[in-house]
Amino acid sequence: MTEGIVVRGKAVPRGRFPHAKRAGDLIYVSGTSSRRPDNTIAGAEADEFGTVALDIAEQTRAVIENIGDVLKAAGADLSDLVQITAYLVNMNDFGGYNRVYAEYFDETGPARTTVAVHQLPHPHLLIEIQAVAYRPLREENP
Ligand SMILES: N/C(=C\C=C\C(=O)O)C(=O)O
Repeated sequence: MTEGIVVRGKAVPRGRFPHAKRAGDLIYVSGTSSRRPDNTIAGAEADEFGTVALDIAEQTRAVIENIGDVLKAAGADLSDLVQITAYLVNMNDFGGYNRVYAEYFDETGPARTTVAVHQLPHPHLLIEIQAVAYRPLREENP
């Protein structure tokens, strides 16, 4: 059985896809950014001149929290993650990303791959993460 999960109260997907898709005991979370429900971006602040400051730590934290919210709506949480792919637009941000990542996960956490990409769907985005969680529909030995 598969089920698309669109989470009310989260940033609306920028296309015809769900926030997540459950396929049996696995939950596939679509690429997620730090975009807020009002379409502003956590970790992208403009000053009075319109100069934008981008913050990889704040964006990484917001991305992970957004994924946590999506998983919660799917009946799971961050501890259920088994795989993460992180897309950075600049590998110079690896250190800042990695430090915040370590606040949430350690070697018992999901397998991870991090790559740099040319662009993300908004020029203020520094990071997007796609993830897979394992949360059995039925607990074993109920
Ligand atoms: N996952 C995709 C975009 C996500 C953008 C965002 O969360 O701001 C996609 O286009 O595949």
